[in-house]
Amino acid sequence: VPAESALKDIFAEDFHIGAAVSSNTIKSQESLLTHHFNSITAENEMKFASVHPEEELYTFEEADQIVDFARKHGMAVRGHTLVWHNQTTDWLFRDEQNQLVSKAVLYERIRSHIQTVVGRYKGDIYAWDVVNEVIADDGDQLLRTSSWTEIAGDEFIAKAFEYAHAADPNALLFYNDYNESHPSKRDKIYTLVKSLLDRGVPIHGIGLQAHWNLFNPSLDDIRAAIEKYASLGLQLQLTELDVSVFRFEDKRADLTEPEPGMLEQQAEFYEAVFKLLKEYSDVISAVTFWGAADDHTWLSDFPVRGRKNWPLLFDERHRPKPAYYRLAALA
Ligand SMILES: Oc1ccccc1CN[C@@H]1C=C[C@@H](O)[C@H](O)[C@H]1O
Repeated sequence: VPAESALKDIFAEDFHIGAAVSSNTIKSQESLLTHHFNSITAENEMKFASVHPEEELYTFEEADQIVDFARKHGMAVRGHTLVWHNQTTDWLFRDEQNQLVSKAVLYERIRSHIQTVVGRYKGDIYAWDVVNEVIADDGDQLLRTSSWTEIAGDEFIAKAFEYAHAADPNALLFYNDYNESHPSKRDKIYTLVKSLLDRGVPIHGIGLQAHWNLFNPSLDDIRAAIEKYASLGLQLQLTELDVSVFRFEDKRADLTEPEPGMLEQQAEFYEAVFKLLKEYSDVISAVTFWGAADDHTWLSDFPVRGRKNWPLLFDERHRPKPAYYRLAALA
């Protein structure tokens, strides 16, 4: 069992501390996960394409393994994610002639999906990322164009929350997105969530994915985003926190290990971020990292396939990195 103070204890008075896991990492990272974290999220195993590959076929084995692991260790589980434009099967949007289906058919299909998936884990999963990443990154349009908007305009968003609430009235329902601290996208997310609230849609929280890097966002932008979202009276969670050592535009792929200065910069940034998050612990209910340690991170394949990254608090051998020790000192 790791010797260093548990993150979940360091922040016990502030917020839950979570990690994204896979059916592999609940084995390969078991002691790190059970020691430091009191919440987990399935990185991929609960996405539409993972659990519902064909209209008549659900495949829950790996999602069940993750929920069973959490139950065994008394950890909370966040469900990720029900409505998204990525990692979603084409059959959902198409008929036998491969034409886009009607709004009514799409709604019946997604209602059935949500009823089945949310219903299966009722009592085990306390919070769901009901809708992920519908806000457009660029331009004046509010929503990104997808099969969802092609078929159902913006109406599918409220429907998803209503279906999830019907499936589990006790679950906390989140809208989740990335680049959430960019002022322009922040204001769009605010506009969407406020419109849902004003129409009485059952939504309880906003998920800030927090896929950040050594260079951005600024602490001022993070603070402004927290303040803006908190003004809606909803709870906030950081849902996919990691700190890439590269700027998003930096495609360099020559490093086999982080440069020393990178780990020091990363420690500085993580320390400043968690000092800020503690200031807002009254509205932030959980902080989930998108992985537990650098031996498994989606950033080693995005945005540059096969380019290693070191974004988390523990290294590839699960040893604490400088950033961990800065957070431990905040206790
Ligand atoms: O940071 C981004 C930049 C562009 C597109 C998507 C994202 C983040 N997208 C996230 C990342 C990894 C996936 O496993 C998550 O399900 C997804 O929510």
